[in-house]
Amino acid sequence: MEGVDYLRDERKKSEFDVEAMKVAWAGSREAFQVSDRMAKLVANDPVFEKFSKPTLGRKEMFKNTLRKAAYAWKLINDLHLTEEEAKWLRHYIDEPNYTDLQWEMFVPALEGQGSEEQKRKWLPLAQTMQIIGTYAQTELAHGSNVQGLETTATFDHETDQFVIHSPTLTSSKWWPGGMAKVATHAIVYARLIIDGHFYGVHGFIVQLRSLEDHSTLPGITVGDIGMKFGHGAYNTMDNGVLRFDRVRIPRNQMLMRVSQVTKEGKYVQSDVPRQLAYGTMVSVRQTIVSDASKALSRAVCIATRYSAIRRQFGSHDGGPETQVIDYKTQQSRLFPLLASAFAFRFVSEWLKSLQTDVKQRLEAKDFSTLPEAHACTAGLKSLTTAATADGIEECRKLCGGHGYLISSGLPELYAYYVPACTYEGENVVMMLQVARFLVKTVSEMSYKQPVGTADYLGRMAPLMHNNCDVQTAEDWLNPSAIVKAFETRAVRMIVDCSQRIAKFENQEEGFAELSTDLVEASLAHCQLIVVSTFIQRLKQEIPGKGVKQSLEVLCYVYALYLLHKHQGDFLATGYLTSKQASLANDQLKTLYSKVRPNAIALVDSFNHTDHYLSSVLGRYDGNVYPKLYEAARKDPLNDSDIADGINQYVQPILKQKLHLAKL
Ligand SMILES: Cc1cc2nc3c(=O)[nH]c(=O)nc-3n(C[C@H](O)[C@H](O)[C@H](O)COP(=O)(O)OP(=O)(O)OC[C@H]3O[C@@H](n4cnc5c(N)ncnc54)[C@H](O)[C@@H]3O)c2cc1C
Repeated sequence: MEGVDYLRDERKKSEFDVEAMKVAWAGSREAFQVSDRMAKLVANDPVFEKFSKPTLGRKEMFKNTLRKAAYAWKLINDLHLTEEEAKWLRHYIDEPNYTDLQWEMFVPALEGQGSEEQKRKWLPLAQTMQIIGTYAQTELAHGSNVQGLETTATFDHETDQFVIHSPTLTSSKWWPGGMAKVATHAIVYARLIIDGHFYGVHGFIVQLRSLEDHSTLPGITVGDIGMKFGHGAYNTMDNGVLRFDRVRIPRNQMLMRVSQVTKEGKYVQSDVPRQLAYGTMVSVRQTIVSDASKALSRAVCIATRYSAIRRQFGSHDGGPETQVIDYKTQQSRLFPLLASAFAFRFVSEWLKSLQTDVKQRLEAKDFSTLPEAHACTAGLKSLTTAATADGIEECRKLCGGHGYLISSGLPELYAYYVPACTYEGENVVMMLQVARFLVKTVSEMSYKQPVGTADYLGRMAPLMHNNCDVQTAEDWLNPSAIVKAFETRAVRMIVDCSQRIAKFENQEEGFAELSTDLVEASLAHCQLIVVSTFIQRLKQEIPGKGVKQSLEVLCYVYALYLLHKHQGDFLATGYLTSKQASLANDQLKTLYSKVRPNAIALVDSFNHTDHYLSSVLGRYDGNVYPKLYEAARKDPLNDSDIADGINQYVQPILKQKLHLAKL
């Protein structure tokens, strides 16, 4: 039998309706149809071919990406694609490039921070790509600490302009995507100075390049920051360095939705400056969480299909060897990741409703839930990106040696994905922000009721004193037992930290001293959110034979895997006995055997095309070995029998005629 037959047999074992599961994964039939149509459009167009990328040099690779982006823009216009379709099209092209910044940072920043007048002027230009923008916040010396940025924007009364300047080497903008070679404009974050007074960091629209010949404008020095981790991965993007030498821009190019500078040089601050930025932040982080589920599902799809094809040991009478997916250790590493992909998918869908809620509240000037929404999205960004980055690497290991080949698709996926742990809020810094929110919520509880994802803190009294009543492994198959365990663990960890901080004379010192415990408490809180969201999703109608049942199994896998992994927390907080923790682990193993027959069908439900996976190991048809061989033969080193350099550097050694002068 070949891999092709193995996967065919596996698909016959499925106990649920795969087509219905595809819809459940996508969120709705319409969402499925849109993403499916765009995936096929990209996969069937030779311009979007990806397999040659690993052999291209940086310049060729960059040029090829520019070509793809131009071609995509033409398609979007010619086919009159909707915004949603265009988003999927760009996603499936699967190559970071300047348009990511245009649509995910530049346009949202204009929308979120621009005044009505500014939006009327700049948005049509950006939306039709008559200008191309980037988001220039990070500098050489400061990223996480935005208040530490050094670039200055000094108001000049006489000319009614701002003077944008990089006073030091360390103030150079460093990292913004698309900035080195493509962007014509940037939203530049700089310290606003009026008459020698500092008014905080604000965004300014600055033109970088001529719209006529693309040359950099006077006073602007811009370039690429150099190659990044991995070969292809993020190197299709021109992340840039940018310096300003007293560049002048009109006063009306400061983003003025929340605070303004008048012609007289008066700084007018709105009463809700910070909160408005939350709307954009929630939306950007929703996308990041959604992208985490996509990246993890991609890695899991490759590792699962290959695990069903790969056979090692176990043959005693000349029969077939054991599929590695049947090894319990393989299942215990792979299936929690499969479950996590679904968990992240559902939490990202739920974040969309949170986003709508935040938007409506902002419009109604109700800011009461914003700190909670902010903490929740920051925490979920951190949790999902960290788990996905680790999960991709685990999938590589699950594929053994072949997982290390570029043709497995995993090394490039990993190199491309891991910066998500750093950009848009460094993960540990994010968890510390969550911790700050949690500690504050606990301290205010005598007069303020916690809301949203923190509402369980309001039930602190029973949660602090209850004990788990699970007696058998089956008792763990109960959503309320699971939620109670996660709530209790989170409450007790947060309260413990809060009480210890309260003992410090200086609370800030206490917070710094306990920061590692606080990060763990935040993680417990965020895991509770993901587990509860998964459980809530299962309370909704999910059509299709066996679909809900399969998802229930995955939900329990996700929750009990976390419980097992963080057993120390659950035991230390005194809610569980070691016997109950061990029963949870027994149940987890039983659940793995329920996932096993459905594993291939579950990863098929992601509906990933072979183009998108770009993996020989994860091919839908399972024809792995012949295609691995074919991919290897295409390597440039195999172009000739005797490679360049052999006669010059190897033959002289063999012939004992090596001369230093000839090397
Ligand atoms: C691929 C990629 C693309 C990017 N694109 C853009 C872009 O388009 N525009 C843009 O402006 N920027 C961009 N960035 C920059 C990115 O936003 C920053 O790198 C990010 O915000 C992290 O900041 P930092 O580099 O200063 O990290 P640092 O904050 O210096 O982190 C270093 C270490 O210090 C720790 N640390 C920092 N502060 C604390 C604290 N208070 N307590 C405890 N530990 C702490 C962190 O946990 C981390 O371990 C990009 C970065 C990457 C990698």
